[in-house]
Amino acid sequence: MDLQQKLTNDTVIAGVVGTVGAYLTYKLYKTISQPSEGNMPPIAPGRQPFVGHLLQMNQPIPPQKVFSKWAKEVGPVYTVHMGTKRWIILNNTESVRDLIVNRGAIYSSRDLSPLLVDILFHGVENGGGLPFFPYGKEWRYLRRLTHASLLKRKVDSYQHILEDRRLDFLKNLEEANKAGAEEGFCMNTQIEHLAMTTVLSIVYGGELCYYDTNNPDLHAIYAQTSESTAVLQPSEQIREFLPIFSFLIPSRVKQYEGLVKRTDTFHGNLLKQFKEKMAKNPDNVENCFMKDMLTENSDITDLRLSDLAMVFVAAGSDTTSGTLQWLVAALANHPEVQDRAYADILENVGKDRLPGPEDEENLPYIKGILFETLRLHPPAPLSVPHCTTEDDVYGDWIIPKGTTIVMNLDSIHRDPTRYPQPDKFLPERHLEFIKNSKNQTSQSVEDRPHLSFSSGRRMCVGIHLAERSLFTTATGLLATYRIERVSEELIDVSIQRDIYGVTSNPVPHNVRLVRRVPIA
Ligand code: HEM
Repeated sequence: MDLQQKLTNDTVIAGVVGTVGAYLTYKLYKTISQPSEGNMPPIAPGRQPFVGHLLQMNQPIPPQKVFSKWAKEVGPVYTVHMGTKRWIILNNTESVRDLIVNRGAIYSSRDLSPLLVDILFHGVENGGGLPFFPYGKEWRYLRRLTHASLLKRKVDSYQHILEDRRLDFLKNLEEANKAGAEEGFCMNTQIEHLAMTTVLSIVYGGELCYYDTNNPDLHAIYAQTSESTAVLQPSEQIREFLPIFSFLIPSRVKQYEGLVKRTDTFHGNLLKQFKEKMAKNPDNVENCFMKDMLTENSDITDLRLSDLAMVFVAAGSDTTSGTLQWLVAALANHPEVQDRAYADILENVGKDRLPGPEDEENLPYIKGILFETLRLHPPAPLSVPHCTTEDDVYGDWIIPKGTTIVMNLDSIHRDPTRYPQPDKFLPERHLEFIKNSKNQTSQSVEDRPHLSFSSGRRMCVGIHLAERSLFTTATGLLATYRIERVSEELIDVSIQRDIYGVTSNPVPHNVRLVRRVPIA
């Protein structure tokens, strides 16, 4: 072959490769960067070729704050491109009502990482990963089981566990407060211990789940919980967002297989011990979730039972502990709120006992304090993303099947038309709702005090347990102590500890406790 011909061949090859490359790049750009489904809601600012808005999410503020900023620029409902995936962000109550509630049949599925669904929770067919499973018959089955065990009257039968845990909590605080003396102490250790031991005791009963604050098993289960919920963070889903680059991104399968082994061992052991107790004499076993499950559902597998235990721990511990940490910060910043709550306790309960569920009706201001904490600091600020199962038309927009739908509670909870002075901590703003709900009037999305437990078909199934447990702890705390800041400066509640975390907690801060009455 002479030089001339070689050059011609090379040019042809280069031309073909170049054309194919350019065509593929163009196709890729079209797939990733252009809305090909027609008129979707407006696109959030700053979209870039290939990656969409992924780089925009990498800011030194939490994703919910980025979403709230965009809502001010493009309106309450808009589209975000997470690599190849389309997310629609709902920033107001109306769109949540219209889509998540009124069209729940097509807006209630999930599209989450296989690491969660297939590895950690053993797959839809056999596992028990209720919060992460798509809408369908397995989800319905698991939802029905857990719902039945978490009804208000069932929560009543778990009250002894909540009070026992509260007492332990207050005693732990007493000790830490004495040790902290002048500089105060950070209550997080005691709060996390309370939240984790409460949820474990609700699942297996208090007897099997006694752990002191330094117990290594307890610390292992904290770590397992954080590791499993971390998969929900957008930053952990890069492989799903950019599947064509997945060969460049290390797979986490091995890491998750290790996690599964550890969690299966932890819950497998507890379940085995629990079953042995039940086999000996069920009448001697205290009321708890597992007792309920084994008594009412003889056909449920051990795998599903231990997965559900893990779900309770994952869904119920960080959320409750985050709420209590924000509550402490808010109370320390608002001594006047504590004084009003304490005056209500003195008037309605007295000094000789701690408040119980029978006092709830007479302590509406304390309920308002909890509502306000959950409004300003939703423990899961972006809830858990939903996914559509059919194409839909919403106003002038098309919402295709398979779109991820995210509720941005930060925007929804700070809408000044619904919450005047939205950034202020004002428990009294909820008193009207509390009075009306007692009289069984409206419970629609618009009338609810906050959407921290979400809404619609996937609404938190643990809401009664969570509300009761928060009320039990908050009343115990307010009746026993006045919480003081260690300096004149207010605790900064405008930032959260882990910017990209799925759940939100304040930055750790010290407080001091001043005893009001005996613990119990
Ligand atoms: C302050 C405490 C809590 C908050 C703020 C909270 C919030 C939430 C949210 C936002 C969701 C997602 C709803 C959706 O997808 O639309 C959820 C789901 C869920 N929560 Fe909670 N939760 C709390 C406590 C609990 C507790 C104590 C339990 C049980 C022990 C629990 C069990 C669940 C379960 C099983 C789901 C999945 C429901 C489903 O997908 O059908 N949660 N929760």
